[in-house]
Amino acid sequence: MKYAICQIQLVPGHPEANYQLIEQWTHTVMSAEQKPDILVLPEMWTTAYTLPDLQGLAEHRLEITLPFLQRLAMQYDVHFIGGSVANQKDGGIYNTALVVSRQGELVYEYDKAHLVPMLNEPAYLQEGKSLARVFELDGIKMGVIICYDLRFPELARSLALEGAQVLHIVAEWPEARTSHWQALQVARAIENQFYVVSSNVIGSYDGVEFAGCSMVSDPWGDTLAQASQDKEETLLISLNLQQVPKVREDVPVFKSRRADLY
Ligand SMILES: NC(=O)CCC(=O)C(=O)O
Repeated sequence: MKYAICQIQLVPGHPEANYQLIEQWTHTVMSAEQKPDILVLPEMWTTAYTLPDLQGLAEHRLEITLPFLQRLAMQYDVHFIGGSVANQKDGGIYNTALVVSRQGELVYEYDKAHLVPMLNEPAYLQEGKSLARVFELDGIKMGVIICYDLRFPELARSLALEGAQVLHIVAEWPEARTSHWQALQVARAIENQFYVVSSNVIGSYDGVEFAGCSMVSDPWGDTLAQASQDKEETLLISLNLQQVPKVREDVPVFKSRRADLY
């Protein structure tokens, strides 16, 4: 399973510019000799973190981003963990992650369940009403959660119990809490014994500096790749999914769980 993970500086409030950036990035990574199977984009990548302006900027029911990613997925024969976008529906704006297969199918969508008080998200966004669920790409079970969701181990654990072998985190995580960003990903990888793959942004908006440091942690909790704090970068990495059952055999946490107690 070959990945390309996008760490980018977005243009706040200009979806057209960001669609161009992602199209160019996709073209570049898919022109390499070793073509990735899966591309991973960050959180709210069409608008960036322009919360007060989302009323005018958010698309309706993924009407722009979904066909955009479907076109690129089919053109380049690649799956997208398509980050998340500001998505108007049911009278509110949701932060919605989407997954599009290389056949151009919308495989999964998920509304961010936990809104960030420190960034005033609850004033502008609606919280998702459903638990994150697993989906499959090329027969592999996976999950995706959005940024602040990383702080809630219940979410990652329920995906692991559903059989996820890879957890994706799409993010705009601030630099002020970089140590949490790194430690929590390693913790989620160790406790669930699966891969954790993240895409974060760089740059700043409205006084908030973003952390970069997009990462890949393996089921043992080792960091296989990490981008810098302040540069646009693409992490290219192959995941060896045999590691998941191996680590679960070596340290049989799932067999030792006391589901009768909790
Ligand atoms: N975009 C986010 O969800 C940021 C999360 C954050 O700032 C934190 O958990 O700390």
